Amino acid sequence: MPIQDTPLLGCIADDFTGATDLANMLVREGMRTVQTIGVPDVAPQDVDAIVVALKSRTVPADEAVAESLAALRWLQQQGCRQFFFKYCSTFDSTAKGNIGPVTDALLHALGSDFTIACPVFPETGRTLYRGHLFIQNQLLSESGMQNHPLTPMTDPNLVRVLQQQTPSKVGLIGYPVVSQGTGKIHSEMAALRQQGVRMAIVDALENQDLYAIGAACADLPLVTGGSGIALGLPGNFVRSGLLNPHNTKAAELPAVDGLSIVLAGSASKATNTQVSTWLESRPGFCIDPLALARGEPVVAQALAFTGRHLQQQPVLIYATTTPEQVKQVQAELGIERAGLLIEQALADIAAALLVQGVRRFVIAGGETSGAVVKALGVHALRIGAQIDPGVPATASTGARPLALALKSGNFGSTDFFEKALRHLGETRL
Ligand SMILES: Nc1ncnc2c1ncn2[C@@H]1O[C@H](COP(=O)(O)OP(=O)(O)OP(=O)(O)O)[C@@H](O)[C@H]1O
Ligand SMILES: O=C(O)[C@@H](O)C(=O)CO
Repeated sequence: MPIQDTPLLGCIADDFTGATDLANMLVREGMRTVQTIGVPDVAPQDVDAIVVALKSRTVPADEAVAESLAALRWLQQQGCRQFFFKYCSTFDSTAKGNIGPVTDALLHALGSDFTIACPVFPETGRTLYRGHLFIQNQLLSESGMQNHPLTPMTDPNLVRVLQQQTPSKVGLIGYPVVSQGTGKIHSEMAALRQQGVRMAIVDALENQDLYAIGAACADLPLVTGGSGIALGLPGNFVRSGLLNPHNTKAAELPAVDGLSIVLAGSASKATNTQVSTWLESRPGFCIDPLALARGEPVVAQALAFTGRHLQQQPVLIYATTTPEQVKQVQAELGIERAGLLIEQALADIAAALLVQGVRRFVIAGGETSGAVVKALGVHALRIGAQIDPGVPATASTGARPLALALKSGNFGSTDFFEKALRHLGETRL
């Protein structure tokens, strides 16, 4: 079989945990995948897919567009044939929203006039019906996401949400079409295109729908969505003889020795439960954003705390708290300042702990992961086995790798932190 020596799929992810989630999915479907932190200096070798992780979900739209276009240009230079824009399975957007502007800019740069938008991820309970996004049994706007610190989602109708972010016409490929399979989805795409629709939200309930939609996207230069829709894309390359269907499913990761830490900057429902579960039996230090704002030495206090425990067992450092407390802090400090203060503190703590011999990091939250991974000087990640749906074990590339698990706020079982540390090779639990 003639196998390509340049990457096939070039992906741009709007946050770091989302990037790992996508890379995990591609590895599971047989694509050798590397995740880079921003546009790297050195191109990864021997890969089928590259995921460029940006931190562009909550920045102003023009910055998100510029960073995404730079990533696209670099991926084009690497020889990628199809491009994927990954955003959150809960369609996280600020009030102004970056999904529309980035999609428009990527379509324009690729000379294309149509793409789909499908955040569905059934394994984590995200389904879409008649344009409405459900999280498990609840509408998006009643799922807890209405309280997100940075991207509160108060409208479950994604046609409406996306239409507010773009001058392009947004349409819907509903479940009655999707359930009829690839051929019907393909002809509906053509019909919508004729009507001037540039972006179509696509309903889906199960993985089999995602495979059917993925197959219908074989000829689209750009596909957008959550990690779920990426399930159906590797098959197109296998069918066209470009991808070896027998690739190893997950990369072997190097063994990493050293101390372990858990850093949580996510305030999601799932992370709140995971933090409470950890604190029932293990040490944790709470970051108080108001103390940070007053200029108190919170980072030094956190490091003094870890210094007392880390040689015996892993420690959790967290800013995670209830939606009510987050709102109070934001009212006092402003949303952006509160987020940045915490992200910077967790990044400073991570950098100091690295010097002290910490080599395994479990990090909760996409924005938080972005800040921490940058502070650790990581340039690219190899993707290993899945810990929980959407979260693989990873290792940084380079001579002295770090073991990392980047957890999206809403993902992971209640005992995720311990489970992830074990996956990264921690034996003292
Ligand atoms: N106690 C708090 N008060 C105010 N802001 C907080 C608090 N705790 C966390 N935050 C901020 O909320 C934001 C959470 O975003 P982050 O992306 O890290 O988590 P998430 O949205 O749950 O995860 P994901 O993006 O992977 O779904 C961060 O900017 C963080 O600093
Ligand atoms: O799609 C998801 O839910 C995650 O990968 C994510 O992007 C969370 O930030």
